Amino acid sequence: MTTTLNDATVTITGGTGSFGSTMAKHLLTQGVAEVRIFSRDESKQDAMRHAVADPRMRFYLGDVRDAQSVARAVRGSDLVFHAAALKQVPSGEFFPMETVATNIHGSANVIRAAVDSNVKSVVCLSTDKAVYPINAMGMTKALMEKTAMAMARDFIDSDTTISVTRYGNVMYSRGSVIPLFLNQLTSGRPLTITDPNMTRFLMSLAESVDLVQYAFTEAKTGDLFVRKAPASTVETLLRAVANIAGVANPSVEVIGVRHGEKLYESLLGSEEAANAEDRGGYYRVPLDTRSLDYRPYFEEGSPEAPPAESYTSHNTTRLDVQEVEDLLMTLPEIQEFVRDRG
Ligand SMILES: O=c1ccn([C@@H]2O[C@H](COP(=O)(O)OP(=O)(O)O[C@H]3O[C@H](CO)[C@@H](O)[C@H](O)[C@H]3O)[C@@H](O)[C@H]2O)c(=O)[nH]1
Repeated sequence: MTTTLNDATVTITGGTGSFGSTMAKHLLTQGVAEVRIFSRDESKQDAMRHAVADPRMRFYLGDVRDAQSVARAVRGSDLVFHAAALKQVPSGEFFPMETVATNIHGSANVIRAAVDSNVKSVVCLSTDKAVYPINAMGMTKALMEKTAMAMARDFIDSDTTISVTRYGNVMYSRGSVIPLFLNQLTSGRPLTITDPNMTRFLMSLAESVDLVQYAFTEAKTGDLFVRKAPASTVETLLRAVANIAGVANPSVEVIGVRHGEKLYESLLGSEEAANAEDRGGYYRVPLDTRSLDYRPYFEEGSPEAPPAESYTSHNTTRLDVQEVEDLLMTLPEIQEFVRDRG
């Protein structure tokens, strides 16, 4: 088995999604032997088959909830990137057990299949919404992380490195606020803003691919990786998008904070921040390797550093309107929008 991408067979769960398809295209440029797309929807697979059209692509139908279907795709893989998830916040509130089944049990199936097949590395994708979670999506992602850590401890001597990456909102992802603002601007409707002071990390899809690549290259089992990122207020983001669309004074309607929404997001909680290793562009939080002996938890106190300040979209580098505009202009979708506008 190989740990490099060269000649590797890589399985991506949730492979037809935005992360999966960007990662798949990236892998094909890196000399991989095979990219396996594991997902539920055959029509999305068919569309991807035509769009990517590379003989190294393999499509596996299945559901992470079904351990056998996962095992079939994972068998013979060198690397597994686990991106399959239920990630919509509102649907998770109405159907929490569905998020439990996919995000927790499904993730356990993926990790177990990777260990059973002696995969070299399995990277599980998580989200800032898993830190101090307030909605079912975030809570189940937090438990996916705990499951990954527990399995890393259980299989510490196995061939498989288990790691987790967390990232924030992906700019211009389907259904997110940037395409919504652009749509409102081009159709002459007012821009709906929840809370002008709300902040979000600003990350691109390319950066999420980069983070996963960093994780599989660098991880020791049980590691959690975060990519440092700047943030802006929603108001700053709105001004930047309006400027790009050439609307100097857009009409704005304040709609208030939506259900399950936070004023800011955290990429590292305070205990994690205290234990994090600063790697320049990234933070690495190593596995807590205390064993099943409960005494160190209850009787001996914590050997770790005292809690530090969380790493949040409120205290990270804050971008101003011009800086957000510059950042947005690096996105292919925004470049296309500007080109089309002439
Ligand atoms: O009309 C709107 C919609 C959103 N926002 C704000 O814009 C920011 C980003 O919103 P959005 O792009 O919708 O992202 P999130 O709400 O943070 O999360 C979305 O993106 C996540 C990751 O893809 C999904 O899991 C969630 O279901 C989905 O709500 C937030 O501060 C919102 O309050 C507005 O100001 N006006």
